[in-house]
Amino acid sequence: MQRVKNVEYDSDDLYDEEHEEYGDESDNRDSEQNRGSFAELTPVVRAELEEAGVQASDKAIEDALWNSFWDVGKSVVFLKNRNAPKQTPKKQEKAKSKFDQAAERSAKETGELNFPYVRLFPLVWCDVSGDVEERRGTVCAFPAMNWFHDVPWTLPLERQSHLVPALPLYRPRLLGGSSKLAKLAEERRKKAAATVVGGSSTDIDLSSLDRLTKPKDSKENDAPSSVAEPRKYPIRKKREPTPPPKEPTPPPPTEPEEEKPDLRASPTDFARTLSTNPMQGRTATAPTLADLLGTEQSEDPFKGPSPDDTVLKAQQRSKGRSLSKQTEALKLDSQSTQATVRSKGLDVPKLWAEEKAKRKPAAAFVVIGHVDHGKSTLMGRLLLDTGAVTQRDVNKYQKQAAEMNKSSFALAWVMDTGDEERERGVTFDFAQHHFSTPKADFTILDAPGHRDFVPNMIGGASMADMAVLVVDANQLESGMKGQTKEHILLAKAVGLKKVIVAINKLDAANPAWSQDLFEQVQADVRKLLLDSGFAEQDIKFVPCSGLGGANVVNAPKASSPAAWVSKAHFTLLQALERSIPPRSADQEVIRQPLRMQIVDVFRGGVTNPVSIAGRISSGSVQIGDIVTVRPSGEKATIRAIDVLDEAKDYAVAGQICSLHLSDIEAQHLRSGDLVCSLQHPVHGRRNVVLLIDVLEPLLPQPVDVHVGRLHVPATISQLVETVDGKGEQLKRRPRLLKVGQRARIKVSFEGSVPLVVGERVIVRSAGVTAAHGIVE
Ligand SMILES: Nc1nc2c(ncn2[C@@H]2O[C@H](COP(=O)(O)OP(=O)(O)OP(=O)(O)O)[C@@H](O)[C@H]2O)c(=O)[nH]1
Repeated sequence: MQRVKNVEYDSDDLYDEEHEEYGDESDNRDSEQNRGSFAELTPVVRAELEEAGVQASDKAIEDALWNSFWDVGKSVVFLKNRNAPKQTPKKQEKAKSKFDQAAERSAKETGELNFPYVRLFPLVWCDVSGDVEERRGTVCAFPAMNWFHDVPWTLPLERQSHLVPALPLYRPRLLGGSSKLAKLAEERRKKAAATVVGGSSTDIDLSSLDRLTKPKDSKENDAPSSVAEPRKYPIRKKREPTPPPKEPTPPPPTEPEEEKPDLRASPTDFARTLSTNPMQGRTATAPTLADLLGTEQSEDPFKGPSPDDTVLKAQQRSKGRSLSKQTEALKLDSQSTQATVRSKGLDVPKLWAEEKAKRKPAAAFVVIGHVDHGKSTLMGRLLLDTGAVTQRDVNKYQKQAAEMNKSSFALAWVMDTGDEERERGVTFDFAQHHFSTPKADFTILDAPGHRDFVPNMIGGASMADMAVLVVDANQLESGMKGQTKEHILLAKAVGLKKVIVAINKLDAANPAWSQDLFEQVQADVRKLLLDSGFAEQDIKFVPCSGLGGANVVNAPKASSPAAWVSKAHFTLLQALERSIPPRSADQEVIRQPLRMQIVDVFRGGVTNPVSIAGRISSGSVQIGDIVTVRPSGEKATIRAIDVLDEAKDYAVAGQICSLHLSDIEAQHLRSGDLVCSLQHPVHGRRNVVLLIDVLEPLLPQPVDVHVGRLHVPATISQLVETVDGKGEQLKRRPRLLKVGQRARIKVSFEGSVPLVVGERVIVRSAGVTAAHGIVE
């Protein structure tokens, strides 16, 4: 057992008063000054003692004065009680010092005995209440004498009695019973207070002072003054004694009657009404019965329907209305607190057709390519040069990026808005941005290039009408091995037909804007695209530099090394405007039931707490429509619609829009869920058959199935058959599917997944795209 633990002591607790304060000449008892004080005070003490019939030698009185720091009252009490029989006054709990509190805290923290004195001042065990004594047995596992081996037992008795009172009660009382003296003094004070009926504490204090000056008049039981008088005896520098705790006002001499608990119950409201005057404190005159009932009533108090009649009438009125109907009415009432959204009942397909002439062509394109090939920077440049973002914004990003030593990413920050994306210079999720030119409206879907974020790239690509493949002219090889190739396959897998290849960073080529390099890269990428199933006429190549801006929106200057570009190639913007796919099948798709996959759930503003974004794949939606969300099956009302950041009354298939919802909680909405028309919802499926093109060997195995933004774990439960280009069976139940084969497979999901026949799916395994196909 450790005798003293690590306790955080207050500086006060460790303060050595004796050494600090009595180290000067005042410590010398026989100094001239001290002798003078003895001469002055000894007669005063003697007079007090004589009055009490106590004899004491001069030496004893001087000792008492010396040890009580010239306190006459204490000296008298000490000398009077010196031979008195020992009493064991009941201990009072004293206020805890900082030291005690620290020790107690430490004990609590160390989880040890919650009684610090045991560890710090073991002597207290010998003299404290039974409570502590009981603990001793459990704690003290060694002889008690071990605690005392370093204690100076040889201190003179008279000194023992006086050093202790300045210490807290719990300290080891090695030096005598000074606390007993304090107790006696306190008892005397109480008695004195009891005799001074109605006397104030000031009176008592004054009488004590009087005793010092007029010792003859003082009474034996008067309490000695506890007020120190440093002015009068300034020789020994002594800290002001801690004033005794304030005594409560002395009780009257007569024994107070024992307070008995009031067992009476508090009056009821009714009793209070009866027993109190309702007009108490009011100035108005009390109302009469006529005032309360009205004059008509006062004539005939029973005139009019009785309360029973009223109830019967109400029941009569509600006759025929079923409980469910009434509940329904209540429901409507509760909903009326929300802003009601009324459908305008628009004939959306008709309106869409009518407004066709007024509309600019529009397209969404996904920006794909290997990580760091410059996708975000190129899009930042496109937005800057088309005026969708201001130079001021870019300057701000430039400044912020420079502070992070990433100034080359300033343009990329236009698209990469996430803190971590900016910090790491890598796009995590696809970002959306709109811009318009006089000829067309565009939505950019900037996909992440890193292989870890391929699922997010699939989500972005599945919303697009075409793709912009960004290739770093100086890093073709790494791209071909990496995501350049995979992204091309995925773009094809999600059904994109048109692709613009931006051969980027030609400013950094060696030599800059090397035409040879461009042509070499162009040839390699073209081959890859054709091999992946893209048609020659759907591919466009654009030499450019996103960072410098050459051939993005503006053609390079004739004087620049990039001058050759403008002779044979479009700018990126021109290529985009010329690649917008025609929406010939619009009308047919718009008339189909609504389907929209949620790609984002967000808070659209104060008035739109629940909003979703996505691309409508079929049908249309208008304000006031009630839709259902799958798989949750929850219904929602369309409060508002935004298309290309503009509020609209409706949105149709092919548009990327934000739908602001009411009557649904955000927790019922997730990315990948399907918003359907209420009349024709999509039902979830646990097992589906997929027709796939195999990119990696496949067995019956666990895979991830991606459908746009949705990706769910699944198992290939059966390899049904391999088929030819027309879907005719080649081999039934193959054991393995090889690269390049087309096959039907059965896939099982853990839960039910809302899938539509004909929907495009991508099968991935171990982070690699293994197949793509459609739901049959
Ligand atoms: N010299 C030169 N550097 C460029 C060009 N375009 C981009 N860069 C630099 O290439 C680095 C990567 O650019 P990003 O735009 O972040 O590349 P990214 O393809 O969007 O990267 P992820 O989105 O993370 O896949 C940055 O340091 C750019 O400054 C260019 O045309 N010329």
